[in-house]
Amino acid sequence: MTMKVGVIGGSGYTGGELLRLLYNHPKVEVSVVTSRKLAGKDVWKVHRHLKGFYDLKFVEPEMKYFEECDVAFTAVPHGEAMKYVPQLLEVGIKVVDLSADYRLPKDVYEKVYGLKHEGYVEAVYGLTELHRDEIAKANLVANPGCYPTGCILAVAPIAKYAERVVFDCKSGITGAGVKPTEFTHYPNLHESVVPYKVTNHRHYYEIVQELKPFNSEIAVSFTPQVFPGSRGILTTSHIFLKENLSLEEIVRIYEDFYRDCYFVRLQDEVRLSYVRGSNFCDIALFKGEDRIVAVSAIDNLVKGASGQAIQNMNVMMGWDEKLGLDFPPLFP
Ligand SMILES: NC(=O)C1=CN([C@@H]2O[C@H](COP(=O)(O)OP(=O)(O)OC[C@H]3O[C@@H](n4cnc5c(N)ncnc54)[C@H](OP(=O)(O)O)[C@@H]3O)[C@@H](O)[C@H]2O)C=CC1
Ligand SMILES: CC(=O)N[C@@H](CCC(=O)OP(=O)(O)O)C(=O)O
Repeated sequence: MTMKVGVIGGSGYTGGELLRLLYNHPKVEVSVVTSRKLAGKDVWKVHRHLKGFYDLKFVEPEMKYFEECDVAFTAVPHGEAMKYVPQLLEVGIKVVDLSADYRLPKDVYEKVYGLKHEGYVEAVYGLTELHRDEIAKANLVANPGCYPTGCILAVAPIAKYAERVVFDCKSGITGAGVKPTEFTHYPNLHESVVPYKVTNHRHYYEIVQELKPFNSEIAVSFTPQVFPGSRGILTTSHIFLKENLSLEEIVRIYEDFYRDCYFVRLQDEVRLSYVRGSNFCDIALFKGEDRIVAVSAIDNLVKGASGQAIQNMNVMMGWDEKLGLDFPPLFP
């Protein structure tokens, strides 16, 4: 039987990516896609790469359209998702929220985001590799941020042996969303790499939240940067260990940790171009005199957002988590 899926925020980057990926999903059909600005217009007119694949028109984000759905994705900015998620849950459908609204406890969220949370309900943090069993029972999954996905996966296996970890991340510009800003303006980014929120990015709290259960003492530093490309996040994690472990021991720890994790690949060499368009997170491990370096690569729109959201939906529905996502990356 085919399940019906709705997308709130279908005109943005992650909404478009959900549509691209869900087209080939064997168990679902997208039946509702919302846009306030474009209600009544053909979906393919915004997502031109999807011409011929969808015969849907955008509708307003109203609950009546979701009554026939089994699952909804909310792909809207933080502070906006909370206006829809409680209503969708009330309609009786499962929800994967791609925004930051349900990733942190209410008090931490309100402090970090400077917003009052108007629709708080508990959710499971949707880093699939870490929380698969809880996700399988959840009605609401808070899909992780793009940076946290690359950071946490790179360090979780070894976190309990670490004293301190320093994350240096470089993101493609689609991470900033579809709306042009001075930050994303071509001449401001072209031929450059731009650090921002160098010591105070909101994703720090998600990363710490997920690493602390492995090691309550771990010290974390995180700096985001953007590079002038569309997709991808490369994370260089400098891991300072409490004890000396050989590279062979470290590799074995990672292999054991990710034994049943199809979308995490250990590689000798990592590049954004080896994961582009795919749901893989590649990780390479190096040992230096003073530290371990784990380099991870994801596509921010896939494993960092829409792909992981689909992986989570698959787990919530009791399906094989690879459904709709089992294809090779686009190279070069
Ligand atoms: N881009 C990325 O790499 C990642 C993004 N995320 C998160 O996923 C969410 C979506 O991101 P992204 O697709 O990049 O964002 P975009 O800005 O590209 O798109 C967001 C869409 O949400 C819709 N929207 C905005 N406000 C509202 C509202 N109040 N009610 C209903 N719809 C609204 C807009 O459509 P319209 O105005 O037409 O209604 C817009 O197209 C965000 O929370 C983002 O932080 C998470 C991980 C990675
Ligand atoms: C390049 C860029 O601007 N990236 C975004 C993060 C994208 C993301 O994951 O955002 P959410 O936590 O809102 O889901 C940022 O730094 O805010």
